[in-house]
Order: sequence, then structure tokens, then C-alpha cells
Amino acid sequence: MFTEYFKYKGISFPQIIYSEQVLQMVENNFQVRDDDIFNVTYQKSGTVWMLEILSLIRSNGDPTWCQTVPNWDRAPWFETVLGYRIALTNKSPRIISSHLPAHLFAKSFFKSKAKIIYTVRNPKDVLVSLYHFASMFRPYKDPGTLDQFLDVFLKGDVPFGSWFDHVKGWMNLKDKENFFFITYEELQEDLRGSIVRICQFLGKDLDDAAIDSVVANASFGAMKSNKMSNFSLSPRFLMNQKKSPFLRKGDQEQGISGDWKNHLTTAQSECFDLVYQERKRELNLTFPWDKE
Ligand SMILES: Nc1ncnc2c1ncn2[C@@H]1O[C@H](COP(=O)(O)OS(=O)(=O)O)[C@@H](OP(=O)(O)O)[C@H]1O
Repeated sequence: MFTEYFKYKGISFPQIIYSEQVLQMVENNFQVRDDDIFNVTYQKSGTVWMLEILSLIRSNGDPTWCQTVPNWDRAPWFETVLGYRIALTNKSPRIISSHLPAHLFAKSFFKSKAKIIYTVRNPKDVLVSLYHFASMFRPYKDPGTLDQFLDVFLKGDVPFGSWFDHVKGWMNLKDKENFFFITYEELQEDLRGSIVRICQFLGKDLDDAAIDSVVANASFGAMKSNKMSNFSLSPRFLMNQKKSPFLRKGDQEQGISGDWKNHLTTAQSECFDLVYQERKRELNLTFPWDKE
């Protein structure tokens, strides 16, 4: 029962943390405010990292908020039953996280001046990260073997649907001035420069010391040791981090790009590439990992 999924408009959602009623309210009733900032991703693409960066920028580099309030209260996932209520009561300017595909997103956003930051990650790394996450996040189905999971991932038969559909749906907005697109790999490559670009997009003028503090407090090591950011306060019935920690792989400074190479066989990688090359034509975009 706990790991059953239900479908909403063709997309799978796990029971308990999501409900059809809340998904309908998000889409049709949620009142987006012009100063809202949305942190949108396909799952396992750097959501909590961007959440931390946005929290720190909102606080002008002061880490107190990040060190005293859990990330799910600072920037709730508004499509979850709990997150919806938190989002309604949070004070402006709100930061709101979401994994929803564009066609299920709050309709009022599209008539607002609110901003979206959309973070994309190499889908092979997303696959590997999600595979580990599915083994420790109790509302998700057991992923089985990596071979089995590769198959369901490529078919999009996972919560939030296909990575390809998600990216395609959101990247339709890429020329809008209230939409900012960045990759996990760019954050890894140049965190400081990425934060400066994000500040420019948000119209936030942080001095050098404040930017340095955002960089330091959003590092992999700082987040891994911050109980407000590492989900160690999450109820045990939801997550078993002994199986796989939420901040799974990285060192003091950085997380990991290209971990898929440690997990996928050549045959699995080639199988992924076949679907990727075919579906990428619809996207008409080049990502950092395409140049490898
Ligand atoms: N600060 C920082 N630096 C680099 N990488 C980071 C950071 N914070 C989180 N992560 C990594 O992001 C992965 C989790 O993705 P999400 O936050 O999108 O997960 S979720 O969808 O919200 O459950 C997960 O990736 P993997 O380690 O590859 O599994 C996290 O380790």
C-alpha cells in the first residue's frame, strides 16, 4: 500500500505524500505571487543544492536561516500534501520547489512575473542518483536491479514521468525573461560564477563577502553536515539513509558529475544513448555532457 503509485494526468505519483486533490489545487487554485521564486527540477538534478543557494541569496549570505529551518519549510515542494500548506503560509518573497512537469504546473504562474530557475543534470547521473534514492525513500517502489531500473527510467515509468518530457516541457520557456536555465554541471564547474548569474537574474545585489558565504555554505560538505539540509530530521518511515545517504557522493567541496561511469556497463550506457540520441532531437539543445 505504502509504495503504490497513482496516476494524475498520465504521470505517476507515490501515495501518502501526494494526492490528486492537492495536485488539482496546485494546478488550478494556487495563487502565484509576482515575487515568488520557483526552484524547478526533474528529481535528482540538484534541487536541494539550488534550494540552499536560493535560501542563502535571500538571506544576503547569512547562513542562520539555513542552519535553523529545515529545507522543506524554507522552500516547500508545493505539489506535496504537506508542502502545499507550507507554501500557502510562507511569507514573501517565497522560494518554492517543484518537480512537476510544465503541463501540471500552477496555471497562475504563466500570468505572473514570478521567476523560475530550472536546473538540469546529465540524465545518466540522474538515473544513478534516482536508483540509489529509490532504494532508501520508502514511498518509492523498490528499483530492482539497475538493468530493470534503466528500462523503467527510459520509458518514463517513474514518479514525475520521463526526464525527456520534463526537460522538453520546461525548455519551451527558455526564451522568457522570467525563466533561468542552468545545469548541475555548471554549478560544479563554477559555483561562484553561477551564483553571480543567479543573483543577476533575481535582481539581488550581494557584495563579495556575501557571495563567498553563499559558496561556502552551499558546498557539498557544508550541506552534508547541516541537519537542516541533509534530511537527517526527516521521519524514519520516509527515508532510510543507512541504505543510501541523501547527499550520496561527494567530498567537502563538491558533489559528483559522471558517477554513471562507475555504475553503467558499456551495454547499459549504449542502450541509454540510443534513446537519448533519438529523444534529444526533439529538444534541439546542447548540454555540457554532450561534448564529452
Ligand atoms: N551541495 C551539493 N553539491 C553537489 N551535489 C549536491 C549538493 N547537494 C546535493 N547534491 C546532490 O544532488 C543529488 C540530489 O538531487 P535532488 O536534490 O534534486 O534530489 S530530490 O529530487 O530533491 O530528491 C544527489 O546526487 P548524488 O550524490 O549523485 O546521488 C546529491 O548528492
